[in-house]
Amino acid sequence: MALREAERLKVVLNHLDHPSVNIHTSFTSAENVSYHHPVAFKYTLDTDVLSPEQRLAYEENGFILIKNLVSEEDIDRFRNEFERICTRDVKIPGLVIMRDVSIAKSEFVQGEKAVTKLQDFQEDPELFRYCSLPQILKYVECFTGPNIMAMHTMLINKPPDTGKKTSRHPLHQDLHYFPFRPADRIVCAWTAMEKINQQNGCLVVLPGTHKGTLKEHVYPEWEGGVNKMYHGITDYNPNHPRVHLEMEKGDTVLFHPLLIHGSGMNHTEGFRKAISCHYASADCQYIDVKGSTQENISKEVEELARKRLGSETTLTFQDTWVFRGRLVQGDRTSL
Ligand SMILES: CCCCCCCCCC(=O)SCCNC(=O)CCNC(=O)[C@H](O)C(C)(C)COP(=O)(O)OP(=O)(O)OC[C@H]1O[C@@H](n2cnc3c(N)ncnc32)[C@H](O)[C@@H]1OP(=O)(O)O
Ligand SMILES: Nc1ncnc2c1ncn2[C@@H]1O[C@H](COP(=O)(O)OP(=O)(O)OP(=O)(O)O)[C@@H](O)[C@H]1O
Ligand SMILES: O=C(O)CCC(=O)C(=O)O
Ligand SMILES: [Fe+2]
Ligand SMILES: [Mg+2]
Repeated sequence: MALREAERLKVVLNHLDHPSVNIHTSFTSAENVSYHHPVAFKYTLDTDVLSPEQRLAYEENGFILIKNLVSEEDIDRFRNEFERICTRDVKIPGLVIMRDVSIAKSEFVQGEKAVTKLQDFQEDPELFRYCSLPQILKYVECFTGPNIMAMHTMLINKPPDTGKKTSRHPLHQDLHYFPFRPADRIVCAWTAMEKINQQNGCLVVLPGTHKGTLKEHVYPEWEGGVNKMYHGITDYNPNHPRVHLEMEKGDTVLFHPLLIHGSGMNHTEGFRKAISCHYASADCQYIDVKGSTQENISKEVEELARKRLGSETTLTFQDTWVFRGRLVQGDRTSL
């Protein structure tokens, strides 16, 4: 999609107006871009929300980090609700409470300390507020367009590593889990609920890998065990630059579903918390994953559905997403 001449000029002029705009974690600065050729934007849409620098950075790197996007007050409310769920004060339909594989069989670990991840909190009004925050949707629209579905929700509570390295999340692409396209109209918002650094297992990204294709994902061969459905990519370039995304409470990263990322071990005593939502354009279409690299995850999800709902269930991988998805802006046109 080539930018029209006027748009291109706007980009250049905007840049000249703000030559010293400093974007955190930008690997492509506007200075490196030649304006003598039309700039083709593939991963972002025309809105007035992203600065030219932010837009170019997402195009080049597959992610942008927005400082201080979610208020301390909101994060504290999400944290309180998380505690209520862990102590079983509230029961939310559809919500999955996942324990770390290395403590899953322990009878001694209770409450919040046993929980590594909440998944599918779309029926919890308090946590789901995160997905509807206007300041997040404003950015999300730059990638999805105006019809926005919240497809997948998580609150990650990365536990102190037990010594088995199971607190790691292997390098992966989130698109592996999604039977809908186009990928460029999907985006993840991931917000730090506290200071997150390499010590407590921050996100690690391989900038630019969103330009590649979906890779094969399998369980990594890790001695200490791997959490359920934590598939990883084996075939990535080990020399590709890795960026550790250190973030403050409230900082939010928006990233493309093909961006290769993971998170390291939590070396601290605290439970490192983040909240996230994967959004997609409601205009996306479901695809058949049969015969593709996604067949393994689709079978695993369908098997889990049968375990939960009974062996006669005919729920497909796609169906599970139809049930999870919630409209947060515009019209539910397709998904
Ligand atoms: C559709 C996926 C959507 C993801 C899309 C976005 C990208 C996100 C990338 C990811 O996060 S991928 C990881 C997503 N993970 C999941 O969706 C897993 C969801 N978790 C579950 O379904 C349950 O927590 C689980 C089946 C693992 C445990 O269920 P239960 O609550 O029934 O636990 P229970 O204590 O009864 O244990 C049942 C068995 O599971 C084992 N188990 C428990 N927690 C485990 C764990 N974390 N990993 C592996 N196995 C686990 C447990 O040891 C036991 O084994 P045995 O049958 O041998 O006794
Ligand atoms: N040996 C490994 N094989 C495959 N993936 C790994 C391996 N070690 C780390 N990773 C993955 O690489 C990413 C970055 O990990 P990172 O180096 O930040 O942490 P770590 O290796 O777990 O711990 P440390 O903080 O000690 O380096 C994570 O997604 C992690 O799961
Ligand atoms: O470690 C995290 O917080 C993020 C893990 C992740 O990438 C995911 O669940 O898809
Ligand atoms: Fe992920
Ligand atoms: Mg390491």
